[in-house]
Amino acid sequence: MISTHKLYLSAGQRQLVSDLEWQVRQGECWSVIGRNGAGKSTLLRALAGLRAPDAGHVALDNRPLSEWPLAELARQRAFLAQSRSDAFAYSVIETVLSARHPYHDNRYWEDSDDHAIAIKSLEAMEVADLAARDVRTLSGGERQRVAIAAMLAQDTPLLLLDEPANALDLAHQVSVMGIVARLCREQGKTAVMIGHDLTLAHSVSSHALLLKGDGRWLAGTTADVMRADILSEYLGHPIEVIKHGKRSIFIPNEDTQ
Ligand SMILES: Nc1ncnc2c1ncn2[C@@H]1O[C@H](COP(=O)(O)OP(=O)(O)OP(=O)(O)O)[C@@H](O)[C@H]1O
Repeated sequence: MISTHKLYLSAGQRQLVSDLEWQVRQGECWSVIGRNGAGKSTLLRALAGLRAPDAGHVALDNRPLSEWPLAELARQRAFLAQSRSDAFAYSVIETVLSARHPYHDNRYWEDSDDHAIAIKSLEAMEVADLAARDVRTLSGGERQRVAIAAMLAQDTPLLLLDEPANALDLAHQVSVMGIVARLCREQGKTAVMIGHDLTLAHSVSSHALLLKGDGRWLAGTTADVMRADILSEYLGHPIEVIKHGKRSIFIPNEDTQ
């Protein structure tokens, strides 16, 4: 689905990602994990084609991103940014309908199918009752759910999500992450998402990419890479993993001895 080839990303003098050789296959759900500033958002933006690599390239379906026409790319991947600012008084429904533009090659206006898809996406995020509201009046969590609804309405095979659980209450964190996991499992969508909650990431992801922040990285199944010793090293803090039934709970060790 999406892959990186000898990919290098840097910020100023700092190498964030070095020689990343990474394959994300259809139906997989990846979490990108690392400390603040490790380069997670930078990598996600490079995967979305919003930031050029310093070296190497990203390929979508074996075709370098640079060779994809933008309109076609918008039908392949949707990107949820970490933060957004709303300068204009758009309504919630208008915001979600705008995600349908990649399907409007020869026309300006959306049709009833677009409306049905937009409403369904708002319902999935439990914000359909806010459809007529000005987006600037929403709470942080409501705005985040509307942004995810817009992403669902874009209906792309690949979902790139930068901290989707940001600003959400506990119940919505679990339901939003559950929706992404189900889209991968049941509809064959592919997801790459950034998150800091290791327990939640482990419960919904099939794979994880760890970034050390100095260029080093490790990719594999969650079983292979989300181990206490490896996570402790990559996150620079001792972490314990506790088994609770089928679940793994990740706890930062508070022992400062
Ligand atoms: N234009 C820039 N000039 C210099 N440094 C930059 C620039 N843009 C980003 N950086 C730095 O690049 C590093 C990686 O940023 P990035 O946003 O990818 O981190 P992140 O892993 O997503 O962090 P967080 O968990 O805090 O969201 C950070 O140290 C950031 O300060």
